[in-house]
Amino acid sequence: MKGVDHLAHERNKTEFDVDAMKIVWAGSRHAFELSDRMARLVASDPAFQKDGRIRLGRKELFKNTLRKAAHAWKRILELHLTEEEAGWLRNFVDEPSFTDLHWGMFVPAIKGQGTDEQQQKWLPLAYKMQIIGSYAQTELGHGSNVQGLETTATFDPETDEFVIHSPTLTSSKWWPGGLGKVSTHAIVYARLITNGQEHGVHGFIVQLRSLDDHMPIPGITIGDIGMKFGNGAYNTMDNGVLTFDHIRIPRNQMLMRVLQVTREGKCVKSNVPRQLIYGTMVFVRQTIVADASTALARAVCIATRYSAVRRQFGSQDGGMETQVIDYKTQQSRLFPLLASAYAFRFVGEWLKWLYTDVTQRLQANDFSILPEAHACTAGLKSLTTTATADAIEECRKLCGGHGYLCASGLPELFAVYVPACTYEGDNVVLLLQVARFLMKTVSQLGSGKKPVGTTAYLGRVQDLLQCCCDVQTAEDWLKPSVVLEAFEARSARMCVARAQNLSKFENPEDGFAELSADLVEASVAHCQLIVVSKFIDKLQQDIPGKGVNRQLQNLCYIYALNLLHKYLGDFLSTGCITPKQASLANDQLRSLYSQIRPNAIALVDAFNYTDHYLGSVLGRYDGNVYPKLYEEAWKDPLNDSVVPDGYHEYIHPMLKQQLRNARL
Ligand SMILES: CCCCC/C=C\C/C=C\C/C=C\CCCCC(=O)SCCNC(=O)CCNC(=O)[C@H](O)C(C)(C)COP(=O)(O)OP(=O)(O)OC[C@H]1O[C@@H](n2cnc3c(N)ncnc32)[C@H](O)[C@@H]1OP(=O)(O)O
Ligand SMILES: Cc1cc2nc3c(=O)[nH]c(=O)nc-3n(C[C@H](O)[C@H](O)[C@H](O)COP(=O)(O)OP(=O)(O)OC[C@H]3O[C@@H](n4cnc5c(N)ncnc54)[C@H](O)[C@@H]3O)c2cc1C
Repeated sequence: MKGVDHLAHERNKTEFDVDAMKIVWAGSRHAFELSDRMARLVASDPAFQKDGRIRLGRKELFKNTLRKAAHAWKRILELHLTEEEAGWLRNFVDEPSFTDLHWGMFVPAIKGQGTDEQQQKWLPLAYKMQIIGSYAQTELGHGSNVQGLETTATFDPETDEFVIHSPTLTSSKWWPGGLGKVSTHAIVYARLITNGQEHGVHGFIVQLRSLDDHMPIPGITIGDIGMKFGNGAYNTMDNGVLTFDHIRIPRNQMLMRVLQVTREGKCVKSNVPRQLIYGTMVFVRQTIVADASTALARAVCIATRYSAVRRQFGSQDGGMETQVIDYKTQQSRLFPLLASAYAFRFVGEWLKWLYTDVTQRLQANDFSILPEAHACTAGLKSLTTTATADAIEECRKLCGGHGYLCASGLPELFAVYVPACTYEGDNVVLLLQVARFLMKTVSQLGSGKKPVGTTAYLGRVQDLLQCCCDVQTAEDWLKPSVVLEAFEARSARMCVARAQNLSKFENPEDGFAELSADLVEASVAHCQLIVVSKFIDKLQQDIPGKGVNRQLQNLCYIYALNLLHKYLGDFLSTGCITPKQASLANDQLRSLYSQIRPNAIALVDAFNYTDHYLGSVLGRYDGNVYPKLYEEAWKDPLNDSVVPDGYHEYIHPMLKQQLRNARL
């Protein structure tokens, strides 16, 4: 690092091996080296600079994104980057674009739902970017309710084709990223109709634009849906609108891994469950959990470094004022977010493992853990994105007034991140899916079916309904078994109480609708338990590096005890702990904040973010905030001239008018 390090005194306090922690954060030495190399490659390339992005008009902004995406692709080819390296490179370019949907959804949809033949035909084209794909599921009238989609795909046996049609305004595809201006193809979700019969929603590969001149295929109307929240932010993406007027595609362009349509228009089911049509969503939800920790870590890195730089009050003798990070209120807001970043990292790692395991089992025709995979990806996507969106806003407040400046990087990060609470499944809708899974699990307990995986604790429900927390001192809250039992008991008791209330309704669906707000709370409790338990599992691993495990332990207990404090109502009302034990948990939490404090800067350094990626004056590695903030202000176009445009038209006449009035 060049220049003076204004945070050197902070870094000198570190009690653990930061380089070892960087590897823990990255997941492996291989992942660390690879991501580090790609981050530096992007940061050192002027073509990827991000300055001034928020000030560009939509057209310029979008063209700039196209330029960066094309440059990224050129570098990927020139450097012969692997798929993994290319993914990291795109990640550090840090600008949402059509490539996210192409690689993140179009390709996975073909891989997951296409037959071997379809994969052989389409994947090479997609890998070479000879076609660019998007994922067109959501419509103007329906997003959450996938079975309510209106676009139709009617089989015409005479020509061996499907006719894709938008029968109503509300059936217009609406939102798909990359669709508005770029994609040549899309996976279009439509109601399959053969021989006059409906067979539910399926995916179809549809060409949208000419590969020669990019004009829409006749019968297709396509465009961008307009500006979205925030400057810059997600406006680099061309979310699109699309309608079909009887567009014909060959029969073999229906993704047929789940259901085949024969030449005669007969539907033949494969042995794969129907839910696999939703498989791409499971895949992407899993990646969104990993991305949550990345976004949260960015915000926390900015807020932590700035909190160590910023000083307010406390100087009675003309000495230095207090660093705001030393205020207990600042710590109690910031350190749980730091702990959450690590917690989400580890649960994301585990979820990736679960997803890989499910994929392998599916290939061997074992579909038994699909419901669990669906519940975990849906629930954790919901939990982590809600927490991250809230945390970015909290980090902005933690940075005081300067956090509101775009130069802090936080407004754009918030604007880019917050739709994660909606896309890939509205977060409440997803928690309701978890609730269905939990209620089903509880209802099967009596039948002797043993719950497994993340619901295994419900198999011990009788014990958990009766257990008493035996915490007597604040230190007792540092025992993994104690923390786990409290979270398991809270979740089990909430699930059982909800199930008992549900059983009072004659019609379970009526009961589910009436109790849905309570059910969502049980889902949150269950998902928080998963995160806590995966963090505790992580601590059991042999983690090399001086002091690293100690820091992780502190973070784990901060994560868990802060939740206990925040959701005290649940823990007390279900009788899992007493008010006295809750108070001891709080004492322990304060002590943990003091232990984390000297390591806070090093713990965010371990994220290994370049200044380019952070894009924040407040979060600069060297802590040289004020001169750079001052410098940044003068770059604003308003400061191009000393007297602003409009002075002569509007300000001067007004001043003169007042002068005249004063004279009268
Ligand atoms: C910057 C870096 C980029 C990197 C790129 C990588 C990745 C991308 C990362 C970031 C994202 C970037 C861009 C954003 C892209 C956003 C894309 C989108 O938003 S695509 C659209 C997503 N849409 C949704 O998520 C819709 C939400 N709705 C649903 O998921 C479902 O329809 C439903 C609400 C879950 C259920 O509907 P319903 O009640 O009608 O139930 P059924 O459909 O009848 O299902 C019943 C049965 O099926 C089970 N089930 C449901 N979903 C799944 C699933 N996904 N997998 C497995 N099983 C599922 C459900 O549990 C029921 O089971 P059972 O009770 O046993 O009958
Ligand atoms: C930035 C962005 C990018 C996107 N990219 C894509 C893409 O590439 N491809 C694509 O196909 N789609 C995309 N989408 C669409 C996205 O997947 C949907 O917006 C999302 O699934 C939510 O659906 P909805 O808009 O229909 O919300 P709605 O379901 O209309 O939600 C509105 C409100 O109703 C509530 N609600 C809905 N159903 C229920 C229920 N059963 N019980 C209780 N409450 C309920 C919700 O909680 C919410 O508060 C994108 C969206 C955004 C914002």
